[in-house]
Amino acid sequence: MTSPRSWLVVPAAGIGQRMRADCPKQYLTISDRFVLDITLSRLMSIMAWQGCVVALSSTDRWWPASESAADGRIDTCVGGSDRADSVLASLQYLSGRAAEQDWVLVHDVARPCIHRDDVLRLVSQLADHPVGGLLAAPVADTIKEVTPGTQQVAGTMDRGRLWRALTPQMFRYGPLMAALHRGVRDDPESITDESSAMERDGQMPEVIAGRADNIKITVPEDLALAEFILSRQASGD
Ligand SMILES: Nc1ccn([C@@H]2O[C@H](COP(=O)(O)OP(=O)(O)OP(=O)(O)O)[C@@H](O)[C@H]2O)c(=O)n1
Ligand SMILES: C[C@](O)(CO)[C@H](O)COP(=O)(O)O
Repeated sequence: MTSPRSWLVVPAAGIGQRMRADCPKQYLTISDRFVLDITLSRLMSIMAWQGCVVALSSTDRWWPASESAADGRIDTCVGGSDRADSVLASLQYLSGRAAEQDWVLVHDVARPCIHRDDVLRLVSQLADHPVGGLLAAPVADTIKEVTPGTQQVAGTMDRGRLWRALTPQMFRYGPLMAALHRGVRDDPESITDESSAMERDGQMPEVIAGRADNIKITVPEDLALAEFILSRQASGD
């Protein structure tokens, strides 16, 4: 079966505020490689993408020194002030090249532990899906609702209904661009991933169970955790 036309979008224009590092977290290093290069090299080795766009900050001064800058298959564009803006800018960059019904997979550059098996399963299980979907992991902890502005528990959520959204998230080019455009315009606070834009448009994306070690490097302790996960994966985990 020939794989459907699929484009790769990697939002990498964040500043990594929660990481409290002296550079954006995608340019922190693990085993002397930028997190960005670990993520991109993994993704580029999984399948033959129609194309790959990486959204960079307009103030990014690290990209030229990356391994990925030398990969002719990878294009870059200027991202926006929020993640959704950066993804939308990437889709707009593909205008004229991507067809309405082409698949687009969007993956956070801050998730370097992405496993090829998860991406291949996402693509194969959603290849004929009418909407698309996302990698996600069932919640393993009990989730408490807390009264805003306090430390008081307001209730316990039914975790049987809760999944942690991961990436890649996979939707068709035309519908995703339209949904993101409307979401960013009308309700930007609520659009924290591609699925939320599609849901806001009345669609019902599918969750595909993914590995719990597909972590997003967000706070300082995540870097060592990612290094450990990558080393375990390298020895066959
Ligand atoms: N304006 C933005 C903000 C985020 N991202 C990307 O979206 C992904 C997930 O975002 P997050 O983990 O929040 O990254 P940052 O925004 O950099 O982190 P922080 O919120 O701590 O500043 C990251 O790969 C980040 O580079 C982006 O492309 N453009
Ligand atoms: C897209 C995402 O990684 C799914 O969990 C998450 O929504 C990104 O959130 P962030 O605040 O932009 O890191």
